[in-house]
Amino acid sequence: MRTQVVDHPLVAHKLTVLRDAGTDSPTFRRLADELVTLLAYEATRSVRVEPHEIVTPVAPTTGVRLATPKPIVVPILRAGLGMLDGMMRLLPTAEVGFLGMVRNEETLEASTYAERLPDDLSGRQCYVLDPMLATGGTLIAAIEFLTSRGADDITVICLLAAPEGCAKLEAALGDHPVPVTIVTAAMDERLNELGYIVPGLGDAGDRLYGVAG
Ligand SMILES: O=P(O)(O)OC[C@H]1O[C@H](OP(=O)(O)OP(=O)(O)O)[C@H](O)[C@@H]1O
Ligand SMILES: O=c1cc[nH]c(=O)[nH]1
Ligand SMILES: [Mg+2]
Repeated sequence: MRTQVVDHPLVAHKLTVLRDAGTDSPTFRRLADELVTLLAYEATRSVRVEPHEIVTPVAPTTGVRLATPKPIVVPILRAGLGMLDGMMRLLPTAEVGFLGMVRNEETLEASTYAERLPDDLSGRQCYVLDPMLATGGTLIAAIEFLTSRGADDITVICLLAAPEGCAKLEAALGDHPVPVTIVTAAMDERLNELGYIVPGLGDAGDRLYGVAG
């Protein structure tokens, strides 16, 4: 597993406003969207391309275009949905699949309540969107699900990650056959006793969409 913390003053600035408890939902949604586009620029460095011949007004030349099969973007509902538009701005021709997952706030166990993805992901590069990598349980389950469908390259884009969750993910993946890369705007200090990231930003889903029942 490879972990990349994107070190950029604009990312740090936007993340600071996002973390602020005084930031309202409309501003939070806009900043999450902007941050994802910045992170996606780094996360797509290894997106597969193929040669493509064109003719400019001056001369023929060979450039590149996204290879087929096209990458698939997988937001993890609910909070990952707040990252989808920002990602699609950079990869407008990607396909989108959905995974609905929720963490039990007492046991911290993740479970899947919805899934809408192609049956066969063989040869597909997958970009998973989830703002928070806390205990890592949600992403371990998501990565296992995508791998079981044949995905052969997985990049996760997060806004915040906790060291405990990264270590658990690394141990769970072990000698996992599929390369996994985590791209995050920050690696925070730790988890608190409730499994929340510290200093974190609180509950990302609630801050995007309101308090869930
Ligand atoms: O690393 P973990 O400990 O598994 O926690 C991270 C998960 O928790 C949050 O989702 P939540 O269960 O709150 O669902 P929501 O997006 O619907 O709010 C967050 O969006 C991640 O998916
Ligand atoms: O800090 C956290 C941890 C899990 N999920 C969140 O939304 N925030
Ligand atoms: Mg939530």
